[in-house]
Amino acid sequence: MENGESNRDTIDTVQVALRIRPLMQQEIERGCDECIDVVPGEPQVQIKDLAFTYNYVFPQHITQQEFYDTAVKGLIRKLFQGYNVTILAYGQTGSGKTYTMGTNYSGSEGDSTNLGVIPQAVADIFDFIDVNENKFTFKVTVSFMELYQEQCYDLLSGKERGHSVIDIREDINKGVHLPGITELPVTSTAETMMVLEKGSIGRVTGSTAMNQASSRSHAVFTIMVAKESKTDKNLATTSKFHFVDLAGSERIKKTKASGERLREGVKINQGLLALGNVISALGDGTNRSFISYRDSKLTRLLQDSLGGNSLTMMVACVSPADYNLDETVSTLRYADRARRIRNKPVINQDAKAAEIIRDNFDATYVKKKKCFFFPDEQSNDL
Ligand SMILES: Nc1ncnc2c1ncn2[C@@H]1O[C@H](COP(=O)(O)OP(=O)(O)OP(=O)(O)O)[C@@H](O)[C@H]1O
Repeated sequence: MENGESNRDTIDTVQVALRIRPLMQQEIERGCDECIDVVPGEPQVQIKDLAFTYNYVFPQHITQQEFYDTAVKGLIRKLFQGYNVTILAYGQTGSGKTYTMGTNYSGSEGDSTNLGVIPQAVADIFDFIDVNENKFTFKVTVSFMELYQEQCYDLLSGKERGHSVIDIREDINKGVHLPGITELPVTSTAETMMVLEKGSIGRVTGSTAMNQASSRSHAVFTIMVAKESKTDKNLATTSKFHFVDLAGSERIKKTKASGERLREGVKINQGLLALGNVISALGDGTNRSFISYRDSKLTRLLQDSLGGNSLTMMVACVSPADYNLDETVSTLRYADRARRIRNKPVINQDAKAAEIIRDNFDATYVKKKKCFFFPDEQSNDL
């Protein structure tokens, strides 16, 4: 796999990992050739006469484990330092988003060597807690929502679908939030994965000509970690890890969608178009107050992750088949723009701790010549 610069140099930019999946049986039967080349030793790809460079490029043969270890594992420490973290999978329908994220996890698959990002991250989070439990008290809760046809649903509410609709709100203190969403406390990897599995069952999928089990909604699985020092109650952070599995962009002609599938496809494309416009504007450095986050629920939901205070990794998923060349180029362009977005990641100190920090803020700021909320990246401290 071809890796780019370290996280230290790019903490304020949205990082982009490109993942190319292998040719699928359907594509081989169709007589497709591969149309994308990885430049050896560089996080760069070439397609037609175009070249694109990202933070990471993962060719076809890369395993789930290698992908996770390289692009995601390091973010777990950031979560425990108090940063909000987002991983966002984007790409054409059938390009490998759900596979990469592991959103449709099913324990019954029993294949522990092929786990997606979520199951691996959850295991790392609880390993981290085990190692640090003597110094800190941890509280972990999870929520799981889907955005389907411009409506948000709480996948863990236990209520009938019609009664699980929730709203998106924003305010200065809480940022983007979903009042009333179910937040379940969890204490182990197994328990968390059970919650993910249960929630996934309620998610809308449907069969199209491009993907037998196509996600027809955008899904966000969130793990919230509250951490408090056992020796100093004022040292406390609360942070969130959002795992976002977007529905795939699709050409209606190719998916052969009609009826309900068609209506879904149109809504999916509208949300993604709004997201594309926001990414473009942010990537071009447009004044933040002119960014049209309000154009769709998807962009409102992702406001903190794109152009906000989160550490964000966008995973652009593509098919290597020449049959999908246009869609692949469009994903590569999208990802190229995303890489230019600058966020302002902050550590989410709890109120009391923040007060103390504020009292010492001026002195600390002057001494360190940088903002207090950007700790020394070399430090291993939590
Ligand atoms: N890296 C990979 N290695 C092996 N198989 C893969 C890989 N990526 C995806 N696949 C397979 O390709 C198919 C489509 O993948 P997946 O369902 O993840 O696509 P998707 O982008 O989530 O699609 P949609 O947007 O329609 O939900 C699945 O059968 C999946 O198992």
